[in-house]
Formats: sequence, C-alpha cells, structure tokens
Amino acid sequence: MSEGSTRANPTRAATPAALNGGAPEGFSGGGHPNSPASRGAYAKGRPLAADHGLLPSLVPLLGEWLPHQRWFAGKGRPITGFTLVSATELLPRGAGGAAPGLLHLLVRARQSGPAEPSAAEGDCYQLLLGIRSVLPQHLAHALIGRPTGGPLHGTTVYEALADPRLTGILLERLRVPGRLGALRFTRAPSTAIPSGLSPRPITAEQSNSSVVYGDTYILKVFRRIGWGVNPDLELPRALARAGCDRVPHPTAWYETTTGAALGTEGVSGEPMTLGILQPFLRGSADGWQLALNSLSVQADFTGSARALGRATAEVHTALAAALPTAVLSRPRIEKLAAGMAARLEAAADAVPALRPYREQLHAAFADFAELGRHGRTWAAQRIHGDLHLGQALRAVRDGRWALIDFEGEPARPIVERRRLQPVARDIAGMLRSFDYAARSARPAPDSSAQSGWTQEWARQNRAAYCDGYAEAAGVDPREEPELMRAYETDKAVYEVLYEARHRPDWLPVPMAAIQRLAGASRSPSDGPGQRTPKARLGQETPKARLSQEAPDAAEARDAAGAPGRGTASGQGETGAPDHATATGRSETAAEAPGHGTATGQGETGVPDHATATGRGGTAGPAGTSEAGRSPGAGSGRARQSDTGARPAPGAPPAPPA
Ligand SMILES: Nc1ncnc2c1ncn2[C@@H]1O[C@H](COP(=O)(O)OP(=O)(O)O)[C@@H](O)[C@H]1O
Ligand SMILES: O=P(O)(O)O[C@H]1O[C@H](CO)[C@@H](O[C@H]2O[C@H](CO)[C@@H](O)[C@H](O)[C@H]2O)[C@H](O)[C@H]1O
Repeated sequence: MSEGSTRANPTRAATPAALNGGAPEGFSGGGHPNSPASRGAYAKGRPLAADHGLLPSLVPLLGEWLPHQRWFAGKGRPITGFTLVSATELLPRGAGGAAPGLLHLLVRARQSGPAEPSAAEGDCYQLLLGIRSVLPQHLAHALIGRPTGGPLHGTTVYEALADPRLTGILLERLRVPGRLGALRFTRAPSTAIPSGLSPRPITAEQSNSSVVYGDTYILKVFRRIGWGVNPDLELPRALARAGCDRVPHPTAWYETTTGAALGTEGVSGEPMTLGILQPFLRGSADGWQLALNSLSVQADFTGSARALGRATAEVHTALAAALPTAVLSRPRIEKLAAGMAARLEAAADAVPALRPYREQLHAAFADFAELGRHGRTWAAQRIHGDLHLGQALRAVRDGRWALIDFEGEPARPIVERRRLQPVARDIAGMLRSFDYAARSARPAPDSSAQSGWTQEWARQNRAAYCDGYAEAAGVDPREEPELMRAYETDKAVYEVLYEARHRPDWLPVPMAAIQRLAGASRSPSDGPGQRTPKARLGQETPKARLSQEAPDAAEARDAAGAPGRGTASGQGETGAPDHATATGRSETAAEAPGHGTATGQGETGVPDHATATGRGGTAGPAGTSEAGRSPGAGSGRARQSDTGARPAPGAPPAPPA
C-alpha cells in the first residue's frame, strides 16, 4: 500500500463511522514521500490542506454523500475508506467567513466487493467543495455536511458546482492559464474567454458534472478520474486541428500531474484531465430527447437517424485521417474477442441476472474470433468509444448533428479507451441506443400495440442510421454481421454493468437486449440494423437525391420540417420508402390525440417541441430526472432548459420481453 493511509478493517460494517480517513503522509497523499506528488501537490492559500486533519474530518460526510451521487460509479459496494490524492485551495474563505471558499480535492474511495484490477486501490474522484459558515437557503440542496474537527471545523461544506459564485471562480481560472497547486489550467491557442458569464449547472443526467456559462461555454468537470489524458480532450483537439466541425472544439481545460506519480495503470508522466471548457451549442437538442419525443407521438425519426449515421461516418473519417490507424488481424482479433469474453465474465460476476445467458453470449465473441482465425482483417482507428443518442446534439437551426463526449465508456480504464478499435464499436453503441429509446418509451394504453410500434421504430431507425453511415463512409456496417453482433453484445454487457452501478432501475432495458442477443440465431437476419426492405425505407432513391445535394442541405431540409416529405401524398417527393414513413407520420399525427398540434417542428414533424399529450399525460420534465430514476421518466440526457424540449413521456422500463 503506497499511499500512507490506514485502511479500514474490511470485515467491519461500512458505516460512515467505520470509514477510515487515513491522512496521507506528506499532505498530497501521493505515494512516496519524495515523489513530485508529495512535494508539490498542495496549493497556495491558507495552511488548511497542510493539516492532516482535513480528510478524517470529511470522511463521515463523504461516506454518506458520495454513494448518492449519480456519478459515483461504485453503487452497491460499501466504501471502506478514503485516501487523499491532492487538495488545492482555489479560493480561500473570506475573513470572518463572509465569502465562500473553494477547495479542490482528488480522493480515492476504496470499496469492498469485486473491483476491476485498475480500481483495486479505489476509484479516484474529483470533488469541488464549497465552504461557508452558513449555507444560504438556495444552496440547501447542495449540503454535504458540517465537519467536526479538522481545519474545516464549524463550517458548512457543500457541492461547489451548485454555487454560481464558485463556478465563476473556475471560469476565471480557465481564463487565465497557469498553475495553481496541483492543478494546471490551459487555454487553446488564439482563444479569449470573456469574463462575467453567468454560470448555471445543467440538470442533464450524466456521468460527470457540467456547468453552462452564459449559454456560451459548457465546462465538464470529470468525476471519476483516470490516469492519462482523457480522450474527450485528445480527440476533439485532434478533430479541431483537422478542421472537423462536427464537434465543439475545446476552448480551455485543466489537469493535474499529481496522479501520474501514483499511476498504477497509467501512462507515466501524462497529466490527468480534470475538466474541459468548450463552446455551448445553444439551440440544440440531444438525440435521446429527440428520439423520446418522436416515440411519444409516433413520429418518423428516420431522416434524423440517417443524418446521424452520416455525421458519425464523417467523424470516423476525420479521426482516421488525423490519428494513427491499424489493421487488425488474427492475434489482435482474438485478443479483442478475449477481452469481450472477459468483460462478460466480470459483468456476470457482478450482476447475477446475466449469468443464465453467459454461454449464448459467448458464442457471439467466439464467432468473431473465428473469423480472425480464418484470415479476416478489420481496420482499427480512434473512435468515439461510447456513442449513443445522448452524445449527439442536433442544431434546431439547420438540423446539423454534432457529436460530443469523446470520453469513451467511463467505466473502462483510459488506457483501454484510447486503443485503436473497429468503428463497429461506435455503430453498435448507437444501434443499442435506438433500442434503449424504444424500450424507455411510455407505453400507450394499448401497450401491446405500442410495444410493436416502438420495436418497429427501433428497427427502422437502426436501419436508417446504417443507411446514412453507408452513404457517407462507403461501407455498410450490415455487411459485417458477426462483427456487429459481437460489438452489440459487448455493449449490452457493458450497459448491464453500467446500469447496475449507476442506475439500477434501468437494468431491465439492457437485460431485454441480452435476452434478444442470447437468443439470436447466427443468421444475418438477426443482425443489427438490418437492411430495410426497399418498400419501407429504401436505399437507391435517397442516395440518388443526396448525391445531388450537400449533406447539410439534406439535414437542413430535415430540420425545417422536410417540405414536400410530410406533405407529399402517398409517395413523398421521390416515392422513396423514407417518405412513405413521413407520410405515415402525418397520418399518425392526425390520428393521435394531441399529436396534430406538434407537427412542423423538426424533421420528424415533432421532436423538438412536442408536447406529449394524448398518451396518458406528461411525465415530469425530462430535465428534472434524478439519478436512479426509471428510464423514460424524463430521463436520459434531457436538457429541458437548454433545448426547449418539453416533458418527455415516461414509464418504468418494460420488463424484458
Ligand atoms: N457543447 C455542448 N453544447 C450544448 N450542450 C452540451 C454540450 N456538451 C454537452 N452538452 C450537454 O450536456 C450533457 C452532458 O454532456 P456529456 O459530455 O455527455 O457529459 P457526461 O460525460 O458527463 O455524460 C449532454 O447530454 C448535453 O445535453
Ligand atoms: O455518461 P456517458 O454519456 O459518458 O455514458 C454513460 O451513461 C449513459 C447514460 O447516461 C449510458 O448510456 C445508456 O443509456 C442511454 C440512455 O440514457 C442510452 O441512450 C445508451 O444507449 C445506453 O448505453 C452509457 O452507456 C454510459 O457509458
């Protein structure tokens, strides 16, 4: 044990009282007393953090508060102790306690129960603590607690990201690059950040925490910190250099080198990314919310899905041009398949519900490996890594999609997330997301009919997404059924684990996919995003049209309500299957009570501002969903206040079919 902390007796009950703060030797808590971490990880300001009593005084508070945070990745496994990695005082508390203080901490939370090897010493979390004498009423919800003893004795400690005075300080630090204790703040070349932008935290359900500044920037504060540069910084910067405008380009970021000295998994000497500021795409709506809206009013989404497929392909092409690529042959394919199999085993160990399906799921990975043994090769490159509908923002103005959050799957070590991989992994992620959305939709009164419709919705949009991808990339993912099935299975397994850890109420959603994938025969017709029969979605005609039209024009037309598509009788402008659905859409809108009022808002006629009436009323505002709520209950990625999206329909997840 290198960190100088005292471990709690693992056999003791993990009540907060049993937690062991274990003040590290040398206050930075970093490994060897002479390591850079130990020498310099602590900040300017008052001698607060040099006080070994800091962490012990916070331990009972954090032990109680941390497990309830949406971003805490260790739900269900009791915390057995904390270790302080670094503490930096970003703002000293004003004299007499009048003005709040801001303290930045990196702490490791050790937990009992099975952990991934990379997390054996405990996951490292970034905490921003506000410190006041008395918490004003409007911050009451952000209370963490009142330490007894230690340098913060007698103060009130709270979640600083809820306090605009303190999030304003963070922006100030980013405006003026430089070092502060353990932290280094950097601004992209030739950028200037205006001062005085008013901050507000966003209410989206997310794995980290974000603050929007004056609708101009959004700062993502990473919560579970891994060693090494986060791909969410690395990839958008590479795409920015390559001139790809499908992603917001990072404006500023902050990081620490503290952890590198401690790194057990990491890339030695690399900084650990802690937060990224990027332009806020005002007037955009995220794909998850748009999809739920489409489902709520039974509207067509295939135009958007196809455009999203094209956007994905464009980003993949840009990443392949900007960063290294490789060809995967037998040994690497076998290794990838073995990794999938190992993840399945680990997930099944952690989530008993998976166990009955183990054998059948392994077959998907075995088939993939088998192809490698028969000489198949695949291209590999840097990819998004965790692509789903919530990672895509569609501009209301022109319908253009942008991709965000290149962090990769937050549950995996950063080193793994940065590996070159087949693009199939991203495509599979998005295909899973259409399934998620369909299974999260509120059931209609006649739920058996609804279930059929939502499943058809998923099928059509998965196909449309692959169509769009094939149009822009020139490669159709459906031509690779074994590869896609392996990646979809891997993704569903990941989702089971993710939901078990973060949102246990959502488990039935990926479990339904597990059942489907386990039961799937190996025939191509079970493959993801099957080609849709021409009579429904079509291939040739949209392709022909797109070849004469810039992709953005197509998206703009989508967003503008697709003049001619929804209104064209019977065949639509081209008679293409896509338009047949569009026609079906306007019919549906007319049939469904209340739906007729929601047309003409987006490419599907409804998604952006649809009010989901006529379907058993509205659930709570999507943006107000809280951690652990059921899917569909205004869930996923809703940013109600940002997008103008209205309440989404909600319901507990449908039980696995
Ligand atoms: N550049 C942006 N412009 C507008 N909204 C954004 C932007 N980046 C993120 N968001 C919103 O914040 C949410 C959370 O962002 P994301 O990067 O996915 O965080 P996390 O990694 O914590 O899940 C997104 O779903 C989206 O609604
Ligand atoms: O927070 P991240 O965006 O990095 O991703 C994590 O959280 C996602 C949920 O917020 C999770 O995505 C899963 O749920 C989505 C609906 O909320 C669904 O659209 C995705 O298909 C599904 O995977 C993601 O897996 C996780 O890494």
